[in-house]
Amino acid sequence: MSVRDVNAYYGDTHAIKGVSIEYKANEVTAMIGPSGCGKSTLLRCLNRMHEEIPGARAEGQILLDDTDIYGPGVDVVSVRRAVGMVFQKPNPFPTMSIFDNVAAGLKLNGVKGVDMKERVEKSLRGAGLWDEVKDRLSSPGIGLSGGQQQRLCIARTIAVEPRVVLMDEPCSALDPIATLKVEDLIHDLKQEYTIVIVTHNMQQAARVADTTAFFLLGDMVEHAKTEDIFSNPKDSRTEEYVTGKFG
Ligand SMILES: Nc1ncnc2c1ncn2[C@@H]1O[C@H](COP(=O)(O)OP(=O)(O)OP(=O)(O)O)[C@@H](O)[C@H]1O
Repeated sequence: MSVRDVNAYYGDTHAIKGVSIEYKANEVTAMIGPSGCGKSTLLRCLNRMHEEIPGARAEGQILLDDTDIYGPGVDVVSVRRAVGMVFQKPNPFPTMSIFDNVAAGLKLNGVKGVDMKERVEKSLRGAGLWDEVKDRLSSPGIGLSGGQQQRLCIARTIAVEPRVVLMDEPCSALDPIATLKVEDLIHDLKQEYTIVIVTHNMQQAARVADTTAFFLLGDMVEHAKTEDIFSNPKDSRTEEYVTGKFG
């Protein structure tokens, strides 16, 4: 996925300022930076969720393969099927069973002609949750622990077989053990998907990301291999941030 000179606004607030960045397939890209620098805004541009906020708009090109997802005539539903999102707080559908939570991803996206049982099992396996839930698929999704709920939401996202998975602080509501499980999962998921993760946690970026981009006040300051961002940044602002001098 390729972002070219994207600007994003909330009314008069210019939240993303001419950002260009490449998210490589089968890699994890982390986006870091102080609160309010625009990480979540850019993430939401990547599947056209930004424009759902009243008064919000985006300009520029975001190419998924060769298709500009902001191009004329592009079907937003198919963009969101191809570019799935996992949120900060696990958000299983509260009245639905574990099985139906995963199947809902398919139904909501209008995916037809698939064997539901097979796809639900495959997605739960992909999310590293199958063994923990296979004997209680009809129990409520909200009966799971927080970490299991987040993996359930990941299963729901990958059920539609997206190309890109966006994650907005996916571990910030989880305890350290559940966090490590999700991080291991992110590592596995990159074999199949392009992963973009927003995180406040620099250790997490260092653990999971192949490349890391540092943002400041709507600008992308630097994007490089994760080890270079943390041990050999080119820009002094990146260095100040990763060494904890501000933010
Ligand atoms: N719904 C909104 N309406 C108006 N302005 C917004 C809205 N959401 C974000 N902004 C503004 O856009 C800018 C970027 O915010 P954004 O949430 O993308 O930053 P962030 O880096 O993800 O922050 P955080 O780490 O705190 O989540 C900020 O100035 C913020 O105040």
